[in-house]
Parts: sequence; structure tokens; C-alpha cells
Amino acid sequence: MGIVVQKYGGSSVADAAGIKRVAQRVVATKEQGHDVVVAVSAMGDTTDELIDLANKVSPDATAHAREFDMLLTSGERQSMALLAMAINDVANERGLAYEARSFTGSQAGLITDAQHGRAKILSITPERIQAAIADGAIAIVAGFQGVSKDTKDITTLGRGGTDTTAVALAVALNADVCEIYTDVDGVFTADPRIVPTARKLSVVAFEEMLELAASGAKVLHLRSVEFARRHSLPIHVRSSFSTLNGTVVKGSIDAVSPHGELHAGADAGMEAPIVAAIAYDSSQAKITVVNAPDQVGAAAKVFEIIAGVGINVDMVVQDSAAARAGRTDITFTLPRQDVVRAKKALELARDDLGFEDVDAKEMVGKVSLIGAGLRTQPKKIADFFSAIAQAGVNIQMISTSEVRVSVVVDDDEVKRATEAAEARFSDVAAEKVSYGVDDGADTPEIVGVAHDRGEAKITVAGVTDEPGKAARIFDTIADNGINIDMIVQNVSAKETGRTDISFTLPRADVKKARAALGDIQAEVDFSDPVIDEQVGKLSIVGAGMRTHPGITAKFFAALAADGVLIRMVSTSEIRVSVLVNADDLDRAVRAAHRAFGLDSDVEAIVYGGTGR
Ligand SMILES: Nc1ncnc2c1ncn2[C@@H]1O[C@H](COP(=O)(O)OP(=O)(O)O)[C@@H](O)[C@H]1O
Ligand SMILES: N[C@@H](CC(=O)OP(=O)(O)O)C(=O)O
Repeated sequence: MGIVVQKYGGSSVADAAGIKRVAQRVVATKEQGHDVVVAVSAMGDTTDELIDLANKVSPDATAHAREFDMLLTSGERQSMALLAMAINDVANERGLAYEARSFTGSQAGLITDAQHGRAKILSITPERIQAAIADGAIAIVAGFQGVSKDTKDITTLGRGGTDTTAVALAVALNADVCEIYTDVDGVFTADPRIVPTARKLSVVAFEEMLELAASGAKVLHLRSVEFARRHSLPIHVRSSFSTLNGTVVKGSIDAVSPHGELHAGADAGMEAPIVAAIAYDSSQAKITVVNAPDQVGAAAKVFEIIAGVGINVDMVVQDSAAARAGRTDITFTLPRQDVVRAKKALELARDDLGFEDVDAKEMVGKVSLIGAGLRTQPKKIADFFSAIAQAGVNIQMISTSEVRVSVVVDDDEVKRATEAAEARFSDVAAEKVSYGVDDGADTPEIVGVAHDRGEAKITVAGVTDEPGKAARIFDTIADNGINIDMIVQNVSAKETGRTDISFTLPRADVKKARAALGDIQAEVDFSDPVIDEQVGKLSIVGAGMRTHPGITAKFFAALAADGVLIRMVSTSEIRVSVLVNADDLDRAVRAAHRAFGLDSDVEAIVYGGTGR
């Protein structure tokens, strides 16, 4: 039989009893005749405790990047050695003729770049693991760490990175399957700690799992899903505390995947971002509801009206404009043939909704960069914006996802923008995409709800609305190694010719972003950035939203009914994300889950972990 790679998270090896339980499981797999390789995380909350300790010793501990990584990797050294001992005890007791051997990431051949705290895997040379397997041994590999190709220093892949270690090893060793063992029975329709009535999903497509992971469902590390998708390796997420089958992550939501291969060039590194295609679509229109009251339920009403006339919206952006307290603009794109009907329906409701105007632009188009690993490597996104800016094309709207970055531009500029992007990414070709994929009647509206408490929002207000400004801002952010998440560029304040650009980013990067923006403030010319750290992000995800109209309306109405104010909206093809006040987040997650009929009658079991 073939190789099985298993990953055990911190919650599965939280104490001595947990380690012994996992050892039994590993041996049981070996006894079934498989070669077994295990990636293991640090015990329980050890990594958090090490971080707390470092912060007590040194006020700016992360600034000592090399030593910080050296410290954190010690957590995995403990658990790998202890697990190997426990397995060897089980083997001795049973008179089995094999042993377990532990290896650090470096010994396992995990070669990374030199970015401490967020190193990317460049290659894996697993000779020692292969030799151990050839000896009949069980190899235990320390999670979330490697060694830099250039500096030879020890690096970490980022929090939660052991999932990525496991998947990368599975790919390098040509394993049959990668099993991720955790403290819940699989991937659920929402975090079972927040929504006890969440249901376990039996299968999830890669793109849906990417969006869930990118939106905060920490059951899988985002990069592990990206890795598995590139190499078509199924991941089985299951509990180490039960014998139930879990969730298999596999397959694509598209019968036809984006053309171009999802493989990077030879030396690009195993996690290098890939641009598979530039896609364009000139059949779009755009509507802005100008100066709507910024209050609970306003966005819901807009999309209820649109859904009421059977129109399916595509991109949606909303941001509470910093300059006009109490007012907001809501912009969305829709098929061109529906624009007159949508405008009429909205105008009939003007008094009820209290907005100032409906601004309809019939002739817009969308240009998209499609690929892999885009969000965790922001340089490609910045490159895309700058190619379009250099062609003199103004970006009117932006939406980003794990697998796609889209911009809306004037219809007569679609060609120029597409050609510029194609030239920048010269090894890919452009394709016209058609929407309205036939998913079949039984596709669920959404597969799940995810939330994220780790983000902050920055608004750069008063930016001159001309080509190149967004590119310059995001270039600077990318140069500082900050991954941006939601990006909303408002089309507001027509009279001033200035626009607001808001984005969300990991809260831990706020300081760095503030400094980076300070450096270009005079040159790009914008007001002081407004920073809000008391926010939470809520996302609904599912391929079904491409074909079921009214998903946005239903989502927003559920939030409004629970009194949740929507602070910012951004969408991708298969996700709608909103930013809400941090205090509203848990309530909002439950309201959305209920509204889409995802609640189950039985309570989900959380076997361990502290949820930290
Ligand atoms: N959609 C989801 N499905 C399952 N678990 C989720 C989901 N979203 C968030 N989680 C959380 O992910 C946790 C498992 O991830 P993590 O704490 O990193 O575990 P481990 O210690 O195994 O690495 C679960 O306990 C659960 O609270
Ligand atoms: N111990 C590391 C790596 C990891 O992947 O942990 P876990 O599998 O317990 O989420 C962390 O806490 O980030």
C-alpha cells in the first residue's frame, strides 16, 4: 500500500494522554499496511505561550525575527520527540519491529525563502524521510518550519502552517492521501464553537475551501488548500478523537478550470503565485446608489428590491465614506440587459430608502487576473493594477479573492486594460469569460459561513480618482510584505474628483501599514488614514451563488433583522464578505447561518482545544 501523510494539530496532542492516543492511531494506520509520515504541531497552546513569553522578555519580540522563529519552532520539537517516544512504546509493547523517528523541518528537507514568520516553501528534498520509510520506520516531522535556502536560518511558515507542511510533504512523497486530524469532525457550515448547530460537510470543492479558509475558517491553513489544489491532492479533514469519516476537500466548482496550467515555472518555488489567465467580460453594467443612509438595513433593502425583480448581482462594494458621516454609497455590477429594470425598481423605492440618486452606467466591463496563490503574495495584485494604470485606464471597482482579482473599467477601455495585463504577464493568454454557469438545480445556495476576528480596516480618503493611485498604494503595501484582504474603492464624491480606498489587513500589520502609507502620503496626496481595529469580518461562501439570485439580499436582510450594521462589503464570484462591528460578529454569524437554512437538529461536537 502507499504512503499516508497525517497531520495532528495542537489540540490533538495537547497533553500526555493526547500524545498516547495519537500514537495508537498512527500505529493502527501502519498496521493496515501503509507507510506513515506524520506532521505534528506544538502541544495545545504552546506556540501562543511562547509568544507571550517572548513579549515579556522583549518589548518588540517579533523584531528579533531570526530568534523569534528559532523560539517558536521549539514547540514542535517537543511534540515530535514525545510522539516518537509514545509510538516506540506502543510498538515495543506489541512486539512490532519498527520504530518512529522524529525530524525537524530542516532535516525533513523543507527549504524555504528567508521571510521569517511567513516563509514560503521553495522545494522539498525529503531524502531522510524516504530513507526512514525505506527502513520501515514511521517518520514524524515538526510542523510549520523549514530552513532558508539563502541564509540557512530556521524559518516558520506562519501560524497554523503545519497543515501546509503536511500537504507539501504529501505532494513531495507522492502520497495517496493527506489526512488532517483536528478537534472537530471535519469542515462544518460554520465554526462549531460559534454555531453549535453547524453541519458537517462531506465534500467541499477546492475553490470553496479556499474562500472559507481565506475568510477565517482556521480548520485548514489557506496555503495548504492552495497547495493541494495545485497538485490535485485530496485532503481528508477529520477528528483524532473519533473514528468518523470527516470532510474530503477535492474537485473544482468549474467543469472547465481556468486555462493554463496551475504549475509554476521550474525555479519559482512550490508556493509561487501563478497567473493562469487574464479574463475579460464586456457585458456588464454598474449601478451606484448614491448617498444612502448608513444605517442597519439600508443595503438589505437595496438588494431585496433587485432580487425582487429577479436580477442576479455580481460584484458588490460598499464602504462608509469617511468624508460623509451617516451616508454611504452602494455599488454593484449586473448583466447589462437588466440595468434599466434595476434602475426603475430602485427609483420607485427612493423615498422609502432615502438615497439621493441612482447612478447607472451601462457600458462597463470587467478584467480579471485568474490564478493561484494571489492573495498571499500581493505583489502580483499590485502588478496587475500598475499594468492597467500604465495603460491610462482608470479602475472603478475592485474585487479580490484567492483565485481571482477583478477590476471594473469603462467598456471602451476593456481591450486596452486586457492587453496591458496580458503584456505584463506575457506567458498567459486572455480569454472571454461567460457567466451564468449551469450548476444544476440542487446546488446549495451557500456551503458555509466563515468569520474572522483578526482584521483591521484602513481607509485612505481623498485620493485623486485617476489612474495609478490605487496601484501606488497597493504596491507600497505589498513591498512591506502585508497581505491585504478586502479592497473597496469608492466611486463617491463625484463633485470633488476624489475617492476613498478602504482595505482590510491582519491587525498585526497595522503599525507597518501606517508607516508605509505615511511614506507616500505627500507624493500620492491623501488625507490621514483612518484606522479601525474594532471590526469583524463575516463571509458567506458557495458556488451556488453564481446561479441563485437574491443571495446578497437574503444575507443582508438576516443581518438587518438582527440589528447588525454593515460597515463594508466586498464580493468575489463565490463569496460575499461584510465587515461589521466586532461586538456584532458572533450574532451575525448565527443569523446568516440560520437564514440560509444551514442549522442542524444535532449539536456539533468540539472534542478539545481552547479556541485560542
Ligand atoms: N468551518 C469550520 N469547520 C470546522 N472547524 C472550524 C470552522 N471554522 C473554524 N473552525 C475552528 O477550527 C478549529 C480547528 O483548528 P485549529 O484550532 O487550528 O486545530 P488544530 O489544533 O487541530 O490545528 C476548530 O476547533 C473550530 O473551532
Ligand atoms: N504551532 C503552530 C503551527 C500549527 O499549525 O499549529 P496548529 O496545527 O495547532 O494550528 C501554531 O500554533 O501556529
